[in-house]
Amino acid sequence: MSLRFTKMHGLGNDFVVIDAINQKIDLAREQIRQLADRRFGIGCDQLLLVEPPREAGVDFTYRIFNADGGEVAQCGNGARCFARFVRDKGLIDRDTIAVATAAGRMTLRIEPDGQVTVNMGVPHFAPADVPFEADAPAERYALQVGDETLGMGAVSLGNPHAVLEVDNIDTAPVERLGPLIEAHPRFPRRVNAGFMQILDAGHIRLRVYERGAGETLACGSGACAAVVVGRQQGRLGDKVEVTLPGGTLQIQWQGGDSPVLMTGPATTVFEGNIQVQG
Ligand SMILES: N[C@@H](CCC[C@H](N)C(=O)O)C(=O)O
Repeated sequence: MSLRFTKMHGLGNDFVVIDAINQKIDLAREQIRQLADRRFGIGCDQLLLVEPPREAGVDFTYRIFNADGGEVAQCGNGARCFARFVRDKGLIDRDTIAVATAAGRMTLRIEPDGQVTVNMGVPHFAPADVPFEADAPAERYALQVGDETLGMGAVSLGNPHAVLEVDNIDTAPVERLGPLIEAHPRFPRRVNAGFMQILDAGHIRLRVYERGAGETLACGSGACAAVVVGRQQGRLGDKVEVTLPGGTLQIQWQGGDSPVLMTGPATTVFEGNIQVQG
């Protein structure tokens, strides 16, 4: 099968984006892994499918697959690329776009300067919503990893996040702890692990070890998760600049049941056709 694709990125978190409206697509898990492979395929952290709307009131269905082939419900950087893709390909002629995801509806807005603002919805802190095994909701949990006890916050932005505060992300043990937290038994659907360094109430630095993809250069939902956990703990304000290894995102959250807004760039790198095996 020959597949037309576009390679995009949001601050270095990279995507293979596929128009599944004008192409008939039915990819098996192994084929997604192959496309995501950086040596044997195109290479990406996530593969994104642009599908026709499955419900009334939205323009498209937005589906997301991690590099390990597993389908997930949320990807913030991918949402910005999705918006630019459908607009640049002429699949829509509006700058405000409504999409349905496995986590619910999202609104994407292309700003006059070309950046994209994504309404990431309301964060969910109840342990069952993350999901995370805990007796009661708390701002901080103690997570036992081997013989270490880690302090962390847990939240769902449509996907599960653990957020740990560290003194310095440059020296944080992301490669060692990331996989252990991702697969920790108290997170039954695994988790994305964020390592947050607070510079001041309006600026943090962040590295994220992503579920199903490993450490990425940026994670949009991870940036939102870090800000809402930090704000919930009284450490951050309503508007926070999040500096990730791949660049900076602007995150806004006014607390409570207000939605989280994320603004940042989306970039097209190249396009091509690939022969998919199997
Ligand atoms: N890179 C993403 C998150 C992608 C999904 C995540 N790895 C998961 O498994 O939940 C982002 O920008 O949000």
